[in-house]
Amino acid sequence: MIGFGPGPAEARRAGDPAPGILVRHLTVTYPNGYRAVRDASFALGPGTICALVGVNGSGKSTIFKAIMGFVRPSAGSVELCGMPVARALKRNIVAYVPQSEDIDWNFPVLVETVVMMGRYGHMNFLRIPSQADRRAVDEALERVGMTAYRDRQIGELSGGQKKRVFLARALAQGGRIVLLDEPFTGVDVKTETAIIDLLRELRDAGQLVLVSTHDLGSVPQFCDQVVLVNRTVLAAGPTAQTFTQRNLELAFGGVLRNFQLGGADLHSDDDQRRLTVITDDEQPLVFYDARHNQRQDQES
Ligand SMILES: Nc1ncnc2c1ncn2[C@@H]1O[C@H](COP(=O)(O)OP(=O)(O)OP(=O)(O)O)[C@@H](O)[C@H]1O
Repeated sequence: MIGFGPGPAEARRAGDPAPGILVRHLTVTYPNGYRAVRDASFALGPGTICALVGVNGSGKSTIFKAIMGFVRPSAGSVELCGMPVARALKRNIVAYVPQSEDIDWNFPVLVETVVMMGRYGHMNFLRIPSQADRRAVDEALERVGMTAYRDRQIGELSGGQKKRVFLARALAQGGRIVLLDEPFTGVDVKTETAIIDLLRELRDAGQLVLVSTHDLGSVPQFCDQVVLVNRTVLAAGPTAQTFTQRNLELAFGGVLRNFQLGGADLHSDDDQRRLTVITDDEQPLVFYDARHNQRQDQES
């Protein structure tokens, strides 16, 4: 089964604040002195899918790591649901799907154990799963279509299957904020579509989903908001106003290829509209008549 089955829309737990991320003047300097992120600010509310977009090395993962408390800001702050990161993590508010490269796939662990790890924050120090924990794992595996693989070693799975298992771990955790670092790298179009459908379900249930990606073509398709970064935040806001050709050129500079078609190459009459294709050789982004930033969906 490839399609992700519909899951019950989770009602917000009583007393849980609405999910939100507030990044204020964030600066991160690594121990070797490299300042990967400088004075970055943005704010996101509940019920949103937001793309964090930028070239390789622009600081997307570093921002994620600051949100997850893996790196400490050298200046500025991150608040999650109105709380400092450490308190939000203790309350299991954030679920994280890391980049595949950050995971040791040789570590011998079963698929269902990986998903159960999402429940550790709900257990006491003995980590004995309750019925609720087992049920959450079963539901999460079912939702991503991986029930049949639950007894397999994670290292034996394909790239797309591994991605789905880590997505299941995030679902089982039940975090109000879900961070996904490059979820579409190494997955086929069918799995990408299934992941997008699932993210929409989470958004519709009121969760805040933040996705880092350089898969430009898919961003307008499913993201309500965009944060464009290059060591700082270049632009942030609703996709229609922010994901513009001008801002992308600002964020990607010479990295992207830019094709323009117009005049007799495109039209058989005197139509003045032009077609602009921006691509980094993954899914291209197409603007039809860039003056108005009208976007036409592109079939890849
Ligand atoms: N632990 C570290 N120590 C020193 N520098 C680091 C460390 N981790 C990342 N960097 C540097 O910080 C910069 C930002 O890296 P980061 O991984 O945040 O970028 P990214 O936008 O996620 O890139 P990609 O799209 O390639 O994943 C890069 O120049 C990287 O070399």
